[in-house]
Amino acid sequence: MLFTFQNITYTLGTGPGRQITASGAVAEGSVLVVRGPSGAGKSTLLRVLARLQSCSGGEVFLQGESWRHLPATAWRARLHYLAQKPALFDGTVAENLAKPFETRQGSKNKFDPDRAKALMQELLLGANLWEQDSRTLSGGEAARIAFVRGLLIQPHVMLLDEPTAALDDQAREAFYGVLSRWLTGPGRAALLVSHNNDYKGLDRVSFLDIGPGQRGE
Ligand SMILES: Nc1ncnc2c1ncn2[C@@H]1O[C@H](COP(=O)(O)OP(=O)(O)OP(=O)(O)O)[C@@H](O)[C@H]1O
Repeated sequence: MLFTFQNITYTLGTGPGRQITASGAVAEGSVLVVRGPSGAGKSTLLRVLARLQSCSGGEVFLQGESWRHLPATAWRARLHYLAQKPALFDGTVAENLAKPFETRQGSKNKFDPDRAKALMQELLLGANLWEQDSRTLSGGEAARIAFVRGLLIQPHVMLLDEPTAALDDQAREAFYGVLSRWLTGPGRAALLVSHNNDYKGLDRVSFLDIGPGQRGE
């Protein structure tokens, strides 16, 4: 297995009885779809796995290496969390795409504008967006730009939180085309939260159901 998490225990909000324990695994080239009702803790699980949020127990392994052996920044260069609401900075699209390479997160590789533009084209984003102010992007454009930024970082695992929620059918198809091709590279896998069962075209999909009172396994 490329990526496994064992007995990850986390609490939702502040109320009692909102503790979740989840375990799962995803093989190279595969996608693990995390399912559960609204508020079940799907986004929180992805954020915990990306070490953006703490948990009270459990262990995570990427290519056999425990998360305990890596600082959070190094971990997050290998597991990229794509938020439900894409976090873009003030500045142009180009500046947003180049940003991770100014910090340690993306230091292992250099910003490749040609690759970025090619990915944008594959995702049906016009070249005119390159110099556009990111604050003026539509929800669907912003989601795809954030996806491009994640791909450029070259993580091993993509943690995708409703990545197609703001996309129309054509853009959705393009998104899954790019994701499928990305998954064929070595040492890659994805976890996906999606409400609209639109991942059916993906080849190797397994499921993890989570929610209060459910042991996610
Ligand atoms: N920072 C926070 N403070 C307080 N409560 C929180 C916080 N983050 C999440 N929660 C609560 O934890 C629960 C799970 O949230 P989460 O976003 O993980 O659910 P989800 O399964 O992804 O839901 P949805 O399908 O609606 O996106 C929700 O009830 C939410 O209100």
